[in-house]
Amino acid sequence: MKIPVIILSGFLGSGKTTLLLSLLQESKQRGLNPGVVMNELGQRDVDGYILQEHTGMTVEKLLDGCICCSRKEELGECLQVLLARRPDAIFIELTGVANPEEIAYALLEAPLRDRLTLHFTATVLDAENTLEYNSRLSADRHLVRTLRQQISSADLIIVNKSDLVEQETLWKIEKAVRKQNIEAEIVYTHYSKINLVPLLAGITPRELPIPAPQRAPQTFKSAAMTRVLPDSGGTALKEHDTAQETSYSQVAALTLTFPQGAPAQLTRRQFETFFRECGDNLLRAKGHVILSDDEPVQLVQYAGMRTSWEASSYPGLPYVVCIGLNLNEALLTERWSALFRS
Ligand SMILES: Nc1nc2c(ncn2[C@@H]2O[C@H](COP(=O)(O)OP(=O)(O)OP(=O)(O)O)[C@@H](O)[C@H]2O)c(=O)[nH]1
Repeated sequence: MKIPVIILSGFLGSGKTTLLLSLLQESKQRGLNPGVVMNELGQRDVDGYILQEHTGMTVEKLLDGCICCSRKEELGECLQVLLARRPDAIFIELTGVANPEEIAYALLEAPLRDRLTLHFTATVLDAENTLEYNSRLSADRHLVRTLRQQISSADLIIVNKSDLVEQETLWKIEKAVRKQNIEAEIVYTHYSKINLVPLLAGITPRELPIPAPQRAPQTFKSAAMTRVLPDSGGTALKEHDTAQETSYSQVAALTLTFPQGAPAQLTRRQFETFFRECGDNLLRAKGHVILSDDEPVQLVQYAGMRTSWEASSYPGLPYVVCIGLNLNEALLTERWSALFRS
């Protein structure tokens, strides 16, 4: 029996890892043993550590590049490693600039096509920012096209961070989504909390002799929905033109580390000001930092221009990964160093 693959896509900071955490918790409750591939643009494995901290799971990590373009060849090797562990399903979390169609096509290539089947592609949108991205990212036409492909190739669109916007914005998002994808189910949520039953439908522990995974006609939210997913058992793929469709966006990551022996002296406000002053070009930042007060190590996340903090048990040297469009690395590094001199 082929192993079902669920692809999690969506722009930077939209809520993919939050969704993956729920999926892993639900999988655990069902006695499933999933394999996970996480891809990060930066050199540091921030999300993998979050996952490990919350679920105790180890994941296959592909760092420092995007598996839909610059690190494409490594995806196959990584999936082979996971297959050797005989997982019940495989969850692939893409980078925010990845085109999920590329991954879907990679699954159709030999030898993977004999072992894997695409079960679902879910794309997460940040309700607060998604309508702005076309104009904000217009300098990078590849990226704008990739964001459209994230929507058009999805079976399920999760409009996340609904807690941060008015109902009117949600209607506008639905209208914009429908221009790209008339079929996908759309669900509105916060902290990526959806009904996971349809997503995991037909995926069972390997010991149980159950037929191949199938899409269930259940809805992703509790209220009844009229649309029923077609029982196709896989994502419909459109005609492929790799040269035109790969991401290769201008988004890049820069890892900023604390200077050797630097005393813990920075405040939350200083980090928040640092991110804000990076301006529109900074799209995402995340890392583990030490603050001046007696606080434990903090996981800091900057997404959609908001900064959030969470206690962390990260034991390594502190760092922050900054991800952005045309980041001025020299300026950023200088401003970062200046933080420690003040
Ligand atoms: N207010 C609010 N914050 C959210 C919601 N969902 C996620 N977040 C926060 O948004 C930040 C990014 O969430 P992630 O799940 O890491 O997003 P991601 O898409 O995996 O991010 P990258 O893979 O790094 O691009 C975190 O600080 C989350 O706690 C939501 O519905 N509402």
